[in-house]
Amino acid sequence: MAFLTLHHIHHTYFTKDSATIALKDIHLLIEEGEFISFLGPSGCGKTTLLSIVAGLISPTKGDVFLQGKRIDKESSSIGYMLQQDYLFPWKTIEENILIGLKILKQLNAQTKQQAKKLLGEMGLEEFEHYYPRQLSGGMRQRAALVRTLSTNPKILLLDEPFSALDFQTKLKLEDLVAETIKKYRKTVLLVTHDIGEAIAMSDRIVLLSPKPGKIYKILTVPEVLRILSPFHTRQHSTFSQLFQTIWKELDHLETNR
Ligand SMILES: Nc1ncnc2c1ncn2[C@@H]1O[C@H](COP(=O)(O)OP(=O)(O)OP(=O)(O)O)[C@@H](O)[C@H]1O
Repeated sequence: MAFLTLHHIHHTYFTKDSATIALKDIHLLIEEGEFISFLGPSGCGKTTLLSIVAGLISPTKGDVFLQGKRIDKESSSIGYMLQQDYLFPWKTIEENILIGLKILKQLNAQTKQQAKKLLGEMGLEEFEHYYPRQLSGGMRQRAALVRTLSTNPKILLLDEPFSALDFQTKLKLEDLVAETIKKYRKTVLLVTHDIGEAIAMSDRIVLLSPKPGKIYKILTVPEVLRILSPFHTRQHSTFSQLFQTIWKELDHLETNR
């Protein structure tokens, strides 16, 4: 049994006078600790798929199973992080990172200590009494990641979490996030438009074809890259070869849409 199963998922959005088929027969088995990226043209259903895994949308057909158990509503086993940090501006960083634990009624001395440890690992120890507006974009995303991780979810869903950051901050954050995810053995589903980021972070890359979103190809990132940090992966010759392969595939999908 796979850790996470996306079992023949279809999704259609119905409006008063139209129907948009967003996803068609997405079937994927994911192992614990795997890092999977989804790449594909705009509108191919990447966010819809993450929302289904998060239990925010019920698929028209198909199911998501986590360790054999069907997910049909929001679950504390799943943490969702978006492009925007969605920190509450009127709360301090400490208050923000403890919100998830409070909502889940899991806030106690031990969970608070763990959240603070994560804050330290993200280099934000000295900023716990600051407000989000006093932090840079990269620092806010790190705080948002601490908030997501502090409830100890089994799966992390990341929807373009670095896309609003400048390139240098993004590279630094990729390394930090990869290290943290490995340390805590999280299973990750990342949606991105950035081929380099997908290669640098993932074990497997799922290419989705557009309208309706279907699995077009699944590429396994070679071991020689997977053992490197994202930053060092980007310097390796195999990285550029894989980048070109994916670029051509996506170009083909765009021109044949
Ligand atoms: N709430 C909705 N109602 C109707 N159609 C929707 C809704 N949300 C998304 N869609 C449609 O479903 C399709 C998939 O959208 P989705 O946002 O999942 O794609 P995406 O791959 O994440 O796009 P992008 O890369 O641009 O963020 C698109 O055609 C979109 O217009």
